Amino acid sequence: MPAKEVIVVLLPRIFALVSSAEDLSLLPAFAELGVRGFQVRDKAASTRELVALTSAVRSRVGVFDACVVVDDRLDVALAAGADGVHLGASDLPVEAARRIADTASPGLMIGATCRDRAAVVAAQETGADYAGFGPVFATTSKSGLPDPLGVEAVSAAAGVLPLIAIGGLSASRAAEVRAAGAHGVAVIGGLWRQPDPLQAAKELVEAAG
Ligand SMILES: Cc1ncc(COP(=O)(O)OP(=O)(O)O)c(N)n1
Ligand SMILES: Cc1ncsc1CCOP(=O)(O)O
Repeated sequence: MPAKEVIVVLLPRIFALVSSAEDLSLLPAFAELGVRGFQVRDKAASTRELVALTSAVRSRVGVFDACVVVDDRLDVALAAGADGVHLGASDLPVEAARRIADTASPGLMIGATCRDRAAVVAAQETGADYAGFGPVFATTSKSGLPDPLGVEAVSAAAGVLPLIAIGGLSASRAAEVRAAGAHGVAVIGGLWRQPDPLQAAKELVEAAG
């Protein structure tokens, strides 16, 4: 397993969340612009569809040395040769995922969803490499979330694990959370629902990259 410092160096500043509803042909251009993290997140996909989607994302961005993480599913991440898995409260516990990954794919990056500093400390203790921290701002991309945590919560949680801020992120907000101590940002609407996704990617890279 690589040392944690190695993970920090490899951890991208920007993760574009990708579902099969998005235009995958844009991915190489995003990567070329400097978006070097892609998270496959598709709640509607079957297991086989997720494996195929992950492989499709890898084949489009692999040449740019970009990092591909699968949301929720360690089995899919392993089957598709992804670089990591992102786990939330209803997914496989980080500790179990770390045990499995240490045998099946040493060095696999594991991200854990956290909403406060105590959760980040717990995630670190159980083997996570980074914390997906949010929702920092209001989002329409996922329902049932708690109220936005705010930038102050990012500052309060920083310094334990690298934080990837998520929820309502745009270029100007990316600069704000980076200044508050976040390592990077994860984005759906701030990229895919913009009139010009390539321009949005460029601005995100300038702000957070
Ligand atoms: C980087 C990052 N942070 C948080 C999340 C949210 O994960 P989770 O809590 O498992 O919720 P879903 O994304 O599965 O709806 C994330 N995906 N990425
Ligand atoms: C999956 C998830 N978890 C917290 S916010 C969020 C959605 C982020 O999407 P957007 O970037 O459009 O706010």
